[in-house]
Amino acid sequence: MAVYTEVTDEELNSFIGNYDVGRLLSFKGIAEGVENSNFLLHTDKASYILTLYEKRVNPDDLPYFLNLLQHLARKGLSCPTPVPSRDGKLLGTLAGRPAALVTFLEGMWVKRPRVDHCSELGKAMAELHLDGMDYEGYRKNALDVTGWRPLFEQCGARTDSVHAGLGAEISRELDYLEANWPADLPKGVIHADLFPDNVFFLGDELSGLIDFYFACNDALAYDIAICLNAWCFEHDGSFNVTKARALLKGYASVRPLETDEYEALPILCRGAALRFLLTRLYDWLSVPQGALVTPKDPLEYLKKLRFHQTVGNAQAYGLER
Ligand SMILES: Nc1ncnc2c1ncn2[C@@H]1O[C@H](COP(=O)(O)OP(=O)(O)OP(=O)(O)O)[C@@H](O)[C@H]1O
Ligand SMILES: N[C@@H](CCO)C(=O)O
Repeated sequence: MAVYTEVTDEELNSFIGNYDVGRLLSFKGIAEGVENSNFLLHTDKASYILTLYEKRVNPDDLPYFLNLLQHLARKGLSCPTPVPSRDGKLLGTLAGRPAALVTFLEGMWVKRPRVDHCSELGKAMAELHLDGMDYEGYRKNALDVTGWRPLFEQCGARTDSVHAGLGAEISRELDYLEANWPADLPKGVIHADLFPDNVFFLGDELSGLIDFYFACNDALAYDIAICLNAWCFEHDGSFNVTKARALLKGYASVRPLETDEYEALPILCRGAALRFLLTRLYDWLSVPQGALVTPKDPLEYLKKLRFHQTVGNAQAYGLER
């Protein structure tokens, strides 16, 4: 479920009155997503998504996200475009929460991405990286290598209740990553959560990217590593090198990888796996009894991490140099 905040008709009508979007015809909550409250709106002009930002989003970050979407949309990337209010603001307030109206993107996400989807994803991610190059905003990645240990410490001794020995395994991996994390890779705006449920397709064509609420400035190749993890493992846990090759080739056809980025892929994949292992672990241990949200499985990411620990060099991801 992802409607945490109820909105009355009066509140909505008065909010919509601030925008030049036509007459409201219908309005309904969207069940998907876990972070924010999302509503689908139809007016006599078009369809829109109304997002009410909930507690996990830092309101100070919202201008970075909304201005980024506007910047990317102006460059031609297919992503939700924030609709300014009549007085030119991208961010408003509704039912006591920060709220924004963005354009509706057609398409559906694919539950079982195929090789051609991975190739399209690679190209779109590279376009996003190039389009973000001249974005003036800056947001540090709160979940970069320096953020992982504090998160792990918050999980504390309960970590082993999820899997025996997990605490020691994470601790060893953190030691390795902190000592070896590459510092000088090309940086820019990354999406940082480009999972299949944030990428829409219409037929076989990629129609848009959504959910930029982890976007930040970090190593571009780290975004690729996040995607190798999220798109190129099968449901049985095996790594699909054909999908990885397609993703990397698609990416490189738009933005060729520098040698140091290519060589760093194994450690970046380990870091990306640990990042999602840790946030999922934290959420797993924090879900209140009886909550309607089903937490995502942290151990899926432990298996991915173990795979990357066996990788000798970047050729294992299928792209020859
Ligand atoms: N611009 C858009 N166009 C069409 N549908 C959208 C758009 N934005 C969001 N949605 C729909 O709303 C759902 C939830 O959106 P989103 O993933 O941004 O929410 P979230 O609460 O931030 O979720 P997450 O748990 O993925 O972080 C999406 O799966 C999609 O169905
Ligand atoms: N994509 C994240 C959750 C939402 O940010 C995960 O699968 O753990």
